Amino acid sequence: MSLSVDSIIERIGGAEKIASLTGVGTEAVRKWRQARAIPPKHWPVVAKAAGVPIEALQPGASGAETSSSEFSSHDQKRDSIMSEQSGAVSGAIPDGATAALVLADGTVFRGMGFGAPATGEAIGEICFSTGMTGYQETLTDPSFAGQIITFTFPHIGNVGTNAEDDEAARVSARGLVVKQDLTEPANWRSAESLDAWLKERGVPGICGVDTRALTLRIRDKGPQTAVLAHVVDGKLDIEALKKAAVAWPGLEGMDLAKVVTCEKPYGWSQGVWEWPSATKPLPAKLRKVVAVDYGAKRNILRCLATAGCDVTVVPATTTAEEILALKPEGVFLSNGPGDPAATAAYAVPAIRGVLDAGVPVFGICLGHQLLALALGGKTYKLERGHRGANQPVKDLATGRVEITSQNHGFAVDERSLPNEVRVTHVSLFDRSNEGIASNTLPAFSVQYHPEASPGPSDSFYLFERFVAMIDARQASGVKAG
Ligand SMILES: NC(=O)CC[C@H](N)C(=O)O
Repeated sequence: MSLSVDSIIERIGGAEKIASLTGVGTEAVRKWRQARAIPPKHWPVVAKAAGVPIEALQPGASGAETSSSEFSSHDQKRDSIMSEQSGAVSGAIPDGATAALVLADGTVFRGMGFGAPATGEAIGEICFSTGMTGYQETLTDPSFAGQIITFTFPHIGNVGTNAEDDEAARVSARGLVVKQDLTEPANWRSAESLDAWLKERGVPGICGVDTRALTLRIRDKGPQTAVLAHVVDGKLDIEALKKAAVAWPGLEGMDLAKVVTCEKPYGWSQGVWEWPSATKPLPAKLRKVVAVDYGAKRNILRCLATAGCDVTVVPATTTAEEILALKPEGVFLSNGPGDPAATAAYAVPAIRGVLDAGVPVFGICLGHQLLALALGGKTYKLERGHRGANQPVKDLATGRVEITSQNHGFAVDERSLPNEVRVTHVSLFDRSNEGIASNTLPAFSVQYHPEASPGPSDSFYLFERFVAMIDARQASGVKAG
């Protein structure tokens, strides 16, 4: 029977006591707690001081001890894993490695697995997010379907997880890659650790990866496929994983909106959060808005409600006739995963029908790309996707710069836009398109995420602009729908 690290530390009289006894700092003791293991070289001293047999320090005998790790010393093992991961892998499993990230270009990163086990089914485009907060919102953003996320921020896990921060009912990302072991939660809102949360949702993760090297590779060589595999003994068929990565067709041409959309229409009437725990009361006047769900984030629906919309969410494949039958005063096109050109097959005829009826339209991210396609433009795959919460965007009408939250791998080709469509926003990172508006129809959209979650809320004004557009049309005497 092994004892938990916490109970051993308690027996000895606390972190400072055990630190001075073993000649380490209290930071090292914090890491032992996090790794749920004490390095073997300290076992004789610790066992004696705690008055327990040395076997009791061996992790793995009790369920609680093994839940996140099979290692005796994460720090020592990580060193050996990190030095092994430069590229070609000999086939030998580095000491302590239980997971691997295998890229289609043949690069193999070994590391330690966390979250759910996976033997190769976690396959998708490997991308990186530079966001420093909001890993839970990111993981539950349906736009990440078909992708494995590398978080460049190191302390993933630090605020735990809670039921309120989900952006959708499921996790759509196929896996996550981090540098350090998951950080233990230290936040009053945390209900569960990220590790347990991932296990419950069947999502695998890998830590101990040199995320800087991985990010540079994606940044400089462009998007590619990866497989994340995680098994307890680390015995993985790397060659088979490489083959699977090469065989995966990639996101181009993939319609994933139909995979993540809702099954049937539903109403939404919750506003944005208001400190400390309630949601903001909705305004008295509400406009009837139909939101087409290509993979909608909940905070978009909250922002629409707070701006004054009575929202009915409908599935991605809803036709123009079905949308117009609901007599909307405005139609919203949501964010979502996959290639806009593929989803356009059914989305563009529906959007066209709504535009032809003169109903005001507002789109975000995939919704922006689909509006551009419906207005006659084209989309393309970016060499470097934009994912993070600090992306500068310039509003060309005002010259104002907004710091925005973004997550997209495709973009609207400005050169393809017809004369009656103007560019409204541009990325200050790479000058790619971030917003358009029609000169002849009440329709506009942005590539970035004005709803934040995670990220800044500089761009909330866009929801108000949509509501003002609806009101202007109603004031001009047009009947709804
Ligand atoms: N967040 C989104 O809506 C993403 C849109 C699209 N799937 C892209 O990657 O560009």
